[in-house]
Amino acid sequence: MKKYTHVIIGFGKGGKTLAAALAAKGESVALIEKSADMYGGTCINVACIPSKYLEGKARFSMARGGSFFDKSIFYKEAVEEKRKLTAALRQKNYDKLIGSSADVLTGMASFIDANHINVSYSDGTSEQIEAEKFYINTGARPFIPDIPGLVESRFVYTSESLMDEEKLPRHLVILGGGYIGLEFASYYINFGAEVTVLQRGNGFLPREDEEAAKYVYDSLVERGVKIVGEAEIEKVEDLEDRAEVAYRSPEGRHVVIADAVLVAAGRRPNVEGLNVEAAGVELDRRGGIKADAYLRTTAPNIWVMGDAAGGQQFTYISLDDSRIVKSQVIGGAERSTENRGAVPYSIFLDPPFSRVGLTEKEAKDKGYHIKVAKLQAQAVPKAQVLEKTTGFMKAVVDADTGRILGAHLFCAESHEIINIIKLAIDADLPYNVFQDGIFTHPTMCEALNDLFGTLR
Ligand SMILES: Cc1cc2nc3c(=O)[nH]c(=O)nc-3n(C[C@H](O)[C@H](O)[C@H](O)COP(=O)(O)OP(=O)(O)OC[C@H]3O[C@@H](n4cnc5c(N)ncnc54)[C@H](O)[C@@H]3O)c2cc1C
Ligand SMILES: NC(=O)c1ccc[n+]([C@@H]2O[C@H](COP(=O)([O-])OP(=O)(O)OC[C@H]3O[C@@H](n4cnc5c(N)ncnc54)[C@H](O)[C@@H]3O)[C@@H](O)[C@H]2O)c1
Repeated sequence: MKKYTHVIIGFGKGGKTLAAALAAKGESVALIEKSADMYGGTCINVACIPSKYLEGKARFSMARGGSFFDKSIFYKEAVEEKRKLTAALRQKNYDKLIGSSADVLTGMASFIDANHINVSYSDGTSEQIEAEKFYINTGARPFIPDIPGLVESRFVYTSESLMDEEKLPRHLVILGGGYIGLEFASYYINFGAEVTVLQRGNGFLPREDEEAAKYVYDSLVERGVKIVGEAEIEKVEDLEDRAEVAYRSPEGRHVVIADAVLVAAGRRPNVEGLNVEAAGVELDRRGGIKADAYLRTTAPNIWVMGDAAGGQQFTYISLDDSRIVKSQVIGGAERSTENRGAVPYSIFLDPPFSRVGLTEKEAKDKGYHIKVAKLQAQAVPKAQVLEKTTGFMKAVVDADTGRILGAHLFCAESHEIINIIKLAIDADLPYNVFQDGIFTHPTMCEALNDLFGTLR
């Protein structure tokens, strides 16, 4: 039986980073990945990188114009180029880990007990592996709601399969108005498809700042995306070359015809087949692996990182999780989910929406006495240069201390700017540092002078 000190299950961001760090320390480490098509994990193969590559291509397609036929050819080429990019990254990730002296085993891991796993290989063989410590980094998978006809339909896709479909759909119907739903709506409308988003429940981006969500909504609608709120999808039925999606909304019962239906109803921690119970690892009530602020599971020798932990699903959270675990097993500054600082995020629309910290309402509910700064994107010279004048910037400031409590940016380059505001929040800088700070020109960042300048 092979024996290691450390075994990492899953080639995600946290897993590969930790594996390389352990190997660099001369530790005996193996990483188990169930599929050779997933070396490097979800982000580089089927999520962030390919989707953001297509996002850029979609904007280019929009600017280029042409007939639907022209756009379809461009789309097919973009999908082919995207494949080359992900294949190159996959190889690079594999080579890097092998070069680090970690073993990579390509098989499906399943716990036997807290110190043993079984690894099943694609040729039908399997082996048992023993280790002192395990790290679960198995990611998440799409949640498919129980809607009649959804699983059976030939026209239903997940984000992964849609990004591999070479035929540009004339009409894309998206089930779910969260991150994936809205990002894909934005990409595919730019590629030239007609897009309908069917969103269950009341309210659009209900967790976001209300004013910011309204800007995002108006922009998507202005760009031609049809957004249906409070939609209950009843069934999906295949016609010869398209699908019929039946749903109910407050306006009544409707049927839409779709060339493709994207299911974007959330992603659930990937624990299926892992048999964590055998190792004494418990799940939380949402199906994620239960862990404390140090990412220790309920088994003392097993940690969890990334989407499998059931928290925020971002690549940089998985990376930060690896820092938390590393600080315990290798040493270094003590890190936990409680001292990682503010977590910013971006939804890559056109323009992108980015947020860090509290919304105006959250700040008020917490009892802060606040000041609110706002700036229209069209007032920013760089926005004029880029011809991206849609949107606005908003910041929520503690009026008593001058600390920045939150920022909500719906404008060009917001995915870059938000990281500077995160840094200021973590460093406890007062907002007037932005009022008078020097920024290069012309940039979207320099708008922070004017945004916070409105508070003078
Ligand atoms: C379309 C899309 C776009 C996204 N865009 C962004 C973005 O722009 N920015 C961002 O930060 N995040 C984005 N995300 C989220 C991000 O991709 C995830 O949060 C991140 O990839 C999770 O990484 P991870 O380390 O948890 O594991 P993953 O990268 O998911 O890796 C888990 C690995 O474990 C393997 N595995 C699973 N079970 C087993 C087993 N039993 N045995 C062996 N191997 C196993 C899987 O094959 C997989 O390779 C996006 C997600 C999607 C779907
Ligand atoms: N830019 C980024 O960082 C980025 C991009 C894409 C995805 N992600 C990550 O991937 C995760 C998954 O994304 P997602 O969009 O699938 O999940 P999500 O949780 O963001 O959104 C899912 C949406 O689907 C809706 N929904 C659920 N069931 C439905 C049904 N039956 N009918 C209609 N609507 C339904 C929910 O109300 C919700 O609004 C996100 O949580 C995010 O962390 C990140």
